[in-house]
Amino acid sequence: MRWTRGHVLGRGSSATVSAATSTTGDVFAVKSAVVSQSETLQREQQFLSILNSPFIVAYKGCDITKENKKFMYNLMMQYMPGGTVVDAINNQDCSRLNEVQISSYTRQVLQGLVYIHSNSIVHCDIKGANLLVDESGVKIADFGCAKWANEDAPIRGTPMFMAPEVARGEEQGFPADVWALGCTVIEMATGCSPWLNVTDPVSVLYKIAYSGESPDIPGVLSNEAKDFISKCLIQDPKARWGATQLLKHPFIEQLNCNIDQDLWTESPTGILDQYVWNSIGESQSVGTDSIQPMCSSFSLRQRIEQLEGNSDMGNWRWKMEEEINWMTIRSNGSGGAVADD
Ligand SMILES: Nc1ncnc2c1ncn2[C@@H]1O[C@H](COP(=O)(O)OP(=O)(O)OP(=O)(O)O)[C@@H](O)[C@H]1O
Repeated sequence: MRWTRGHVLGRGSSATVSAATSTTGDVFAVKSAVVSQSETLQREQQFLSILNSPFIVAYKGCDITKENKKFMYNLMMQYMPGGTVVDAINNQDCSRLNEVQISSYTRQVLQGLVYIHSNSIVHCDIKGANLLVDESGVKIADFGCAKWANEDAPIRGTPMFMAPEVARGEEQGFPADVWALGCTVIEMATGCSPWLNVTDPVSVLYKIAYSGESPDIPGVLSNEAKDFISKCLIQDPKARWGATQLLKHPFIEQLNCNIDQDLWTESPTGILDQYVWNSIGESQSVGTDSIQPMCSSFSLRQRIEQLEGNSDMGNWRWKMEEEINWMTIRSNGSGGAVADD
């Protein structure tokens, strides 16, 4: 397929996402990384290419192009014009979503989770920044951290949204996605991080792993919403509710009505992540030192010692903030790259 790269829609830690058009006029999104640094993107392709659900961003193909003397790996997918749920939150005057919107979005994410879990896949990085919006609602995106349920993979994801068993390096199964969904509901309801007053990933991981606490449930929410979040944030992963069970929760069943049209906002895409919200994947760098993936055989204490030993935390923060400034720059011009095949 011949296609032309358009303007940048967003940048993540592993790739840049651009709008693109095919010669037949189809518009889609293309997520690209230099081939030598495309391991995460190729992993995402493996998962996305086998999934087919209205609640998952649709896969459109992949190829390799030569652009500006570099070989680029490209993952083509459905274009989602509403940006991310974080964009949707920030586009509200009050910087949070109302309960009807939250209920509707949460139902769609749950339907997506039921589907991917039934295919033995754990997403591992559910958060507002990885949920994309279009006129039909939200779809789960960014499978760069995903794993097979029975795979002994290093632990990945975003510290702020990590379940206690994940933060302790014990396991990362379906319940971890449900915990992250509970955190995402808090994010939608408050426009804030699920963990307040924690300023760096190391403190967040300590707190989640060893405090026995769960994020505060926003007091302004209805009793149904509070109860829903509490079922997602049960400390014991075996006692935590599953996605199928949560679909029948009153917060999901009672609040959902014909509101889909109201949810559609013409929001620009953007990157609003703070460094503590960023995913930890195999290729992420912190300062000049690469973060080693968190393996289940690797204790949190060892990992934190390694982080503290290897990097100056002040320097780390400065580097990440510098990166955020760069990441928020968006181009509206055409990149003009043409893919040959
Ligand atoms: N299909 C799409 N349609 C429209 N915009 C998209 C699409 N996919 C991604 N984007 C935009 O590009 C941004 C980066 O995408 P994505 O989060 O998938 O990249 P990433 O490198 O995997 O990020 P992360 O840092 O979470 O690993 C998103 O936040 C969003 O704004």
